Amino acid sequence: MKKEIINQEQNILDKTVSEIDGIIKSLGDELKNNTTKDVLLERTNRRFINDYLDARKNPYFGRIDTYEDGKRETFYIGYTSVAKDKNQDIIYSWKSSVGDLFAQFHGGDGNIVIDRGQKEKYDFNVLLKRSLLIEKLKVKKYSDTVSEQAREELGTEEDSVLFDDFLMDILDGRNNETQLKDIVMTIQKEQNEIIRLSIDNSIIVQGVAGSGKSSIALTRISYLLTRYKEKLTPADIGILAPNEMFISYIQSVMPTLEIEDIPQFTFKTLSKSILKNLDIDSLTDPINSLSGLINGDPADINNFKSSFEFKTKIDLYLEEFKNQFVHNIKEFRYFDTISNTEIILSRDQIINRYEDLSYLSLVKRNQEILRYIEKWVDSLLQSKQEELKKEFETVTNTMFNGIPKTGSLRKQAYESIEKVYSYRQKQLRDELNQKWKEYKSSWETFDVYSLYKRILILENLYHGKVTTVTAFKKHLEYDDLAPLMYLEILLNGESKQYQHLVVDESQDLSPFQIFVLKLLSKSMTLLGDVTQNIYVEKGINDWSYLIENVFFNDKVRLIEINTSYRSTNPIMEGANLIARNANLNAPKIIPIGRKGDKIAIEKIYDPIRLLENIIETIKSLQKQGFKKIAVVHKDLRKSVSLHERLVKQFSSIQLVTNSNQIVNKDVIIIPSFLTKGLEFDAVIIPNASDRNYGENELDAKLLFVSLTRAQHYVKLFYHQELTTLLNGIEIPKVEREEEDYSFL
Ligand SMILES: Nc1ncnc2c1ncn2[C@@H]1O[C@H](COP(=O)(O)OP(=O)(O)OP(=O)(O)O)[C@@H](O)[C@H]1O
Repeated sequence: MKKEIINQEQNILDKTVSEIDGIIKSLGDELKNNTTKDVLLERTNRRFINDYLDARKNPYFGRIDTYEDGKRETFYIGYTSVAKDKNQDIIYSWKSSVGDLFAQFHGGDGNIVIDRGQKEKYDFNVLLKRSLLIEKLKVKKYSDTVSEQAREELGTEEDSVLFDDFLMDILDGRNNETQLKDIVMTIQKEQNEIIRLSIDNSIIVQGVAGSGKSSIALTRISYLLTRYKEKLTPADIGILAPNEMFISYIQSVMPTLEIEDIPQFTFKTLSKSILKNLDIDSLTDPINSLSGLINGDPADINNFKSSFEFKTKIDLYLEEFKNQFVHNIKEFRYFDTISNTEIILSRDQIINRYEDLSYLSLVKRNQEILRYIEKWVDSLLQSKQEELKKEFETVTNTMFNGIPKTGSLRKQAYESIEKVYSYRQKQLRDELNQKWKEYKSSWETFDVYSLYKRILILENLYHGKVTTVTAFKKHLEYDDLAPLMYLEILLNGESKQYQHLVVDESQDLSPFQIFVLKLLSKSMTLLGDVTQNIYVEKGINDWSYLIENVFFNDKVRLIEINTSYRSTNPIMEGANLIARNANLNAPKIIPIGRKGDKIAIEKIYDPIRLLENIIETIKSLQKQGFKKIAVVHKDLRKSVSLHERLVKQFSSIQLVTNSNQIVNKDVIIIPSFLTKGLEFDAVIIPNASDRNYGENELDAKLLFVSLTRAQHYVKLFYHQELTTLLNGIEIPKVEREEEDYSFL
């Protein structure tokens, strides 16, 4: 049966490939015959030809069979849709509604409703879903899932071939050229559900290390762009990553998912679009402050500024400033020397108008109320000028009654009165203008930086001596970005710049930062893992806090994934052990079940031997086919010092010292905190001693992150005593070469 099906599928594949060839040829012919040089045709056909040439290499990875009105229909699903005559699909994209169907069917009665919103709702009766592994246009493997109806009525059988074998083959690969891979073909049920959720609500994905969060993040963007193509452009979505190195890491998979035009930011670079007058590039990255802390340098880190409590404080201060502002509103008063009366725009009138403008942002409201007063002053000036004019006309009319029309007396008198009139006009204008100027300059303005400075001083968080705003701005730090962005949004009004933001490694952001992101975007996908929050005091240790305080329990869904695909069973068992020994509030990782070597552990007696051992381990791993190898030390200082010594003997090793660096070598030395989100074939930890990794949360998380970066192999060395975080791990007995003391 198995062979028969593979043969059948091979025949269909061969036919499909020649059909694609035919389509490409006719598109090419159309181009040749395009004598009128129709630009649209030129562009469309070229794009189709490129897409189809690409699709031809591996046209599809599955099929789905449905049964409707006694008729069986088969749809093939691939990365790209391929259409005959430009609109008749012969292969459907994984992002289409048929792609949704393929993703959603996991057996059962086969009745599936695909509801993509916007009236796109379909009922299907599925018989069969077949996953296909095609390599170099040869069908290699398949796996079937059939509905109950198919099994009973049509006698279609489920084949016992496990498609998981294919997933395992991919995960076992040791020499991946690309960094992150796309997972469209081997996507798992729980991952798929997240990718295809509607854009309307926000979601939080708590996924253990290696559960595919980054892969899901990118695949979801690709899916959303297609599903909502009528209302979304790439610029409407943004992806937020922890640092530039991580951005370049995810970029490798972007072209295959067709999402390379999606704006990519770190929190710092995103803040540039809001805080336009601040030199953001000069702010120290948070990872560097953390690096100092890990190095053991005394760090002046103020966690309060990142906290949600600070956001609440800002709200209170702003309310107070607003009340003060209203309290300080003064009437506009002008003494009219013509009528010898005082003309007043009363405080109540101004406040009433101010209340009417409450729908505006603070800055706009401020501008608007000033404009209202200015208009009032203008019309006062006009009416007074009118009065003067009338007075002048009356005077001249009554005065010149009976005085001869010709003659110098009349002329002289007229000129004198006119002079007086002009003088009074000017006097009126100048006086009112002067009054207005004084009034306006006494009017309070809302400037983000001045207000923020006031808040910091009131909160005793500012100890600088500077007085000017320019000087104050130079003292700002990374942790000031979220409060400043928040203030800016409060003052100038909320504007949802994005339809959707996808935030990877979101556990490293503070609740305040996430709140600000929420103000900028209609909905969000936050992906993270609380166990990997190395900003222990600031980041997210508990999603429920975020759900209650930032999302107010509204329009947000928490989804957990505990299966990990990256590492072998022994590596994940080691990671679980660390979390348990450190009493971390961590979900237990369920490894996908890949076999592998136990974590190798070796005691170091002689530091010089350690260098040789590391080099030997690297060389032996390379011989075994491992490509990307990372020597992950705990802190930066030790990494630099280890690199200085190692590079003398092993020149092709790159030291990674900061998160903006381009990694271009396969073997690197990198401090633990910079490995967040990355993945290597093998990881070597030079000293997992109890001195380096104590039983505290930060050390436990750093060791946890370091270990879980490895796909296949981990080797730990330690000096003196192994960290108690690994208590309970099996330590292979290594026969130590007896040192030769015979000559003594
Ligand atoms: N369905 C899948 N099919 C094939 N490979 C997968 C699948 N899901 C995840 N992987 C692989 O597992 C590894 C881990 O994925 P990814 O880096 O996206 O996980 P993560 O949850 O972001 O990890 P971390 O939080 O530890 O950084 C990657 O090599 C990815 O290609």
